[in-house]
Amino acid sequence: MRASQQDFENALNQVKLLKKDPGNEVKLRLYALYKQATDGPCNMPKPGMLDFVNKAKWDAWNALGSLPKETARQNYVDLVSSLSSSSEAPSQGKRGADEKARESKDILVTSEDGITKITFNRPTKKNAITSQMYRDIILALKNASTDNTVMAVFTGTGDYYCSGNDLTNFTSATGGIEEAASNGAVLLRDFVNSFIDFPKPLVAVVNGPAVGISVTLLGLFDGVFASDRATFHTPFSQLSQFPEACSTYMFPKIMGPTKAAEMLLFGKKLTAREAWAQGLVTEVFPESTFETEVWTRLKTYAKLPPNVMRISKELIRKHEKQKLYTVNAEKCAAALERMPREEYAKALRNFLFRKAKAKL
Ligand SMILES: CCCCCCCCCCC/C=C/C(=O)SCCNC(=O)CCNC(=O)[C@H](O)C(C)(C)COP(=O)(O)OP(=O)(O)OC[C@H]1O[C@@H](n2cnc3c(N)ncnc32)[C@H](O)[C@@H]1OP(=O)(O)O
Repeated sequence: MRASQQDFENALNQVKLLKKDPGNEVKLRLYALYKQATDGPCNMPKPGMLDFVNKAKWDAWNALGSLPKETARQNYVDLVSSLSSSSEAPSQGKRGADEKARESKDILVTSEDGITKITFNRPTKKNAITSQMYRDIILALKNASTDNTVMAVFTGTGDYYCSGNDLTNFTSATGGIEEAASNGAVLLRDFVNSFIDFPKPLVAVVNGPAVGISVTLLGLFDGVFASDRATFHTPFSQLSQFPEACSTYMFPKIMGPTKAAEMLLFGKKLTAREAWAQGLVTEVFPESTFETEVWTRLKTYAKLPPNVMRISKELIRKHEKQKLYTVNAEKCAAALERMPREEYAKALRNFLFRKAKAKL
């Protein structure tokens, strides 16, 4: 099968997310194939002998001769695909070994009545998601996808559902900013993919305000039940970030482009009823009866035939999956370039400064 332009663009994003440096030889090959695929055969003047780097690049490109652009594109896609799988294989294996060992206090996972309940459990920080919590959720979803429960449900402890990404994730990361950005982009990609791939019904029980990534993810859920105390806020522009979790694709589909822009570009905070009117929320319940009504409903749903729900979900999702992976990879590559920038650092400083000032 011929690689399409889209496959090629995916591969370009994928390269930026490789966990391991593939080494100079492979990088030269990637460069040569990229140039051949985009510009065609090399007709640039040969760099001087002492211009080592450009000479090596020129040699690699020139060596491809008259290789057709389409073949170069295909070879580029194949090479990236082999690099991605080889760089991911060891960590998958490693993950398997220590998977069950970890007890997480910030992400609680329980199973009852056929339901895996995954709780953001960091109420003193409004359930902000740390790097470890991202990893815990990936694991919880992986386990829930193969255990004997029928569905998975997310909720939060305390007055918040979740205040989004913990804004100190990057300021507290060890190593340089480039390394933190690269690790963050890979983690974000894997995290969102685990929602795209989750094969059973996935429901959010939004017990209070939701911010950032906890809102954008909702586009990948099958049901969103909200207390009338919940709000939905995506202040990405204010934080100098791009919306993640495929929300740039899912939100316009769910609520239409102008309402999606109101949230994702302008950061308009929605009440639960507004979010329901726009299709992001399935149903809103009064706070006083929220927990009882929602859990009674979910327990009834969990008695429906699991395989039928699973297959129906697959039928709904399967035509979108490839697109969702692409949008996710694109966003992560964009985030990777964004995070080390000054405006982003400034937005984080503003948040941390506000906190420090409030304590004076
Ligand atoms: C190197 C590895 C990196 C891995 C990361 C990979 C993944 C990257 C994903 C990037 C994409 C995600 C984007 C988002 O989610 S953007 C949204 C981020 N969230 C916010 O901007 C909300 C920030 N918080 C607030 O605005 C307010 O705290 C809030 C309105 C939520 C509540 O206000 P209130 O006045 O009621 O309460 P406090 O502000 O006093 O909060 C209580 C304590 O909780 C701490 N807190 C709250 N939210 C966060 C947060 N998001 N990150 C960190 N800490 C948070 C707050 O600081 C208070 O703590 P202290 O009591 O210690 O001061």
